[in-house]
Order: sequence, then C-alpha cells, then structure tokens
Amino acid sequence: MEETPGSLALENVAVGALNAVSFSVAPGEVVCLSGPSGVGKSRLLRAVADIEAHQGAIRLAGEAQSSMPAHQWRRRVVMVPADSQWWFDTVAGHFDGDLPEDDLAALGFGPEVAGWSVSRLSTGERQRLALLRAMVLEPGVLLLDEPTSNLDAERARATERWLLDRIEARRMAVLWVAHDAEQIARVARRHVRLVDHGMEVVRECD
Ligand SMILES: Nc1ncnc2c1ncn2[C@@H]1O[C@H](COP(=O)(O)OP(=O)(O)OP(=O)(O)O)[C@@H](O)[C@H]1O
Repeated sequence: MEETPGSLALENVAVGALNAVSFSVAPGEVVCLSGPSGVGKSRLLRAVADIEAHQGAIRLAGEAQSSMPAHQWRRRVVMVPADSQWWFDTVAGHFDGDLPEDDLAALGFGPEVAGWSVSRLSTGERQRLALLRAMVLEPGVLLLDEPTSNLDAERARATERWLLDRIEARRMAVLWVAHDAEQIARVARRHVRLVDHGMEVVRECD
C-alpha cells in the first residue's frame, strides 16, 4: 500500500463485523467515512483511537499503535465522539489555559462561554466546544464522528470551514464520519464507504 510519510495507515483492520479495512490518510488530508447505521463507523474510529479491541495494523508516521503505550497514542490521535463527555462543572475546567478567542468567535461564541456551566450547554453548543477542546490539543490525527450533526445548516457550514482551516494549518490527518453527500463532497477528496464486513472507496481524486 502507498503511504505518504507522516500519514495514518490502516492495514487489514478488523473490528466487530468489519474486516479487511485498509487505507491511509496523509497529513492535512480529510477522508470521509460513510455507511449505513450500525455498519461500524464509530467502532472503527474507536479502534483507531485505541479504545476498542481490534485486529490488523494501525500506524502513525510508521509507528505501530501496538508498539506504543495507549496514553502516548491517545495524545497524538484524538477522537471527538458523536456524544461528547464532560467532567467538570464549567467549560473552562476542560481547557488548559485560556480558550482561544478567534476560535470561539469562529464557532459562534464570545469569551464568556468559558465561565458557563456545562449543564446549561445545548447539544449543538456541546458539540462545537468538544471540537475546540480536541483541536487545542493539536493532535496529529483527528477522528470526527458526525461533527456537525447537531447544528443548523448555517452553523454547520461555519463549523465545517473552521475545521478545514485548522486541519490544513496544522496538517492533521482526519477521518470524518458523515452522511450528507454534499458535505462529503465539500470536505474530502477521498470517501471510504463501509459496507457489510468491509469497505469500498467511493471517490478518489489526485
Ligand atoms: N462494544 C460493543 N460490543 C458489541 N457490539 C457493539 C459494541 N459497540 C457497538 N456494537 C455494535 O456494533 C455495530 C456497529 O456500531 P457502530 O456504533 O460502530 O455503528 P455506526 O456505523 O457508527 O452506526 P450509526 O451511524 O448509527 O452511528 C452495531 O450493531 C452496534 O450495536
């Protein structure tokens, strides 16, 4: 398999009912993952994040997941699940240091959001703040599980632009689960569709 230096590579990964999933994602590239409900998209992301048991090889910049302590892998490979978890009372408690104001503004927040109680956040607010929380960690790989699913169309487009801008600037390799064909066409040049027990590459441009 062709592998760009620094890329995320999956080779014959098997998790749950999925088998033989092989592809790679270059730094700064977004690859979309789609497929019917229950096919295993979230489980595949969890396998890449090293939080779900799986078979096959997963490498980042040539280093195997299996050769690295999990906490070290998870510093470099960060997942934003569809339902984010929050542990502290306030938004600020989940960030080291100040929340970056330009990112907050791009996501539709003012600086006061830092002091907000997590319990008051709407689903869409939680979703956007979970994306920011992951982004400020500056991982090498970002795993996004339907990152705009709880947002209205206008906010979804603004969040999508912010994500693409930061992904390109920080050269992250990104796996992005999406259902909307128009969003997939906007954000990714490559699209991997998971099907019963495996995968097919739907679209690949140079
Ligand atoms: N820990 C687990 N053990 C056994 N089966 C599981 C586990 N987690 C998920 N599953 C099952 O594996 C299948 C794939 O789940 P997954 O959450 O990856 O689907 P998905 O493709 O992300 O679906 P959706 O689009 O609905 O979110 C489902 O049938 C689910 O019930």
